Amino acid sequence: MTWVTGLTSDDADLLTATDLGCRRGGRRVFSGLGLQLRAGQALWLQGANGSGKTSLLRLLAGLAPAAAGRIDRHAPVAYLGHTNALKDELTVGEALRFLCSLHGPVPDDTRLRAVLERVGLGRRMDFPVRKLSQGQRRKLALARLWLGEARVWLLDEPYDALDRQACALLDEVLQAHRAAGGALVLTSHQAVHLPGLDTLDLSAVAAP
Ligand SMILES: Nc1ncnc2c1ncn2[C@@H]1O[C@H](COP(=O)(O)OP(=O)(O)OP(=O)(O)O)[C@@H](O)[C@H]1O
Repeated sequence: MTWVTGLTSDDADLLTATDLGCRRGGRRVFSGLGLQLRAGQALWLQGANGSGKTSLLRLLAGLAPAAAGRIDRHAPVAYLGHTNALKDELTVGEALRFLCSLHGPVPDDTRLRAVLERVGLGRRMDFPVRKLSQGQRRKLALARLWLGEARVWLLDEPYDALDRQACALLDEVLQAHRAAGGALVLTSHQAVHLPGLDTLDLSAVAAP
């Protein structure tokens, strides 16, 4: 079994996966994967296209069943997928409120606006989602994460479509999340510049 361990042993695990196996379309993607995610940890999933990074994130989020093994979640988990889960027919404010409502209480408008300001969408509360660029959609989806209370963030290509300034802001937010006792697992085809980053190469556990 391949184990990824994070910080020192006195930190409680936020999430563990034991002897995890994944199958897609009748084919084994990976097997025997073990993972411990602890407060403050950031884990970068690496591996070739098709090695199972998105599949693993979805298993950890509980969005798909594992073919083998078990996952123990000891803290609330939030997942950000490729598609951002945004409804085109809503306004920016409505979409953000809707996303927040799926995971807990909806913050008041002052707080929503403050986070939207931070991602450069402060004047777009009433703007239709369908008119946002790809990068703006990504920022809106990310805004939901830092308004929520999940301690474990599972992020599929979070830097995708973001400009340099937004990438730097995302780094700041991820660091603040870790410092506050959160943890994250992410995929990224571009370099990740977070300090103390752990890596897991899924090519090493992928089925031949
Ligand atoms: N809907 C599906 N039905 C059947 N097989 C699928 C499906 N989606 C993905 N797969 C297969 O599952 C395997 C893992 O895919 P996954 O998307 O998890 O890989 P990945 O490492 O995230 O890839 P990438 O780097 O290209 O994003 C691949 O072999 C892929 O062909």
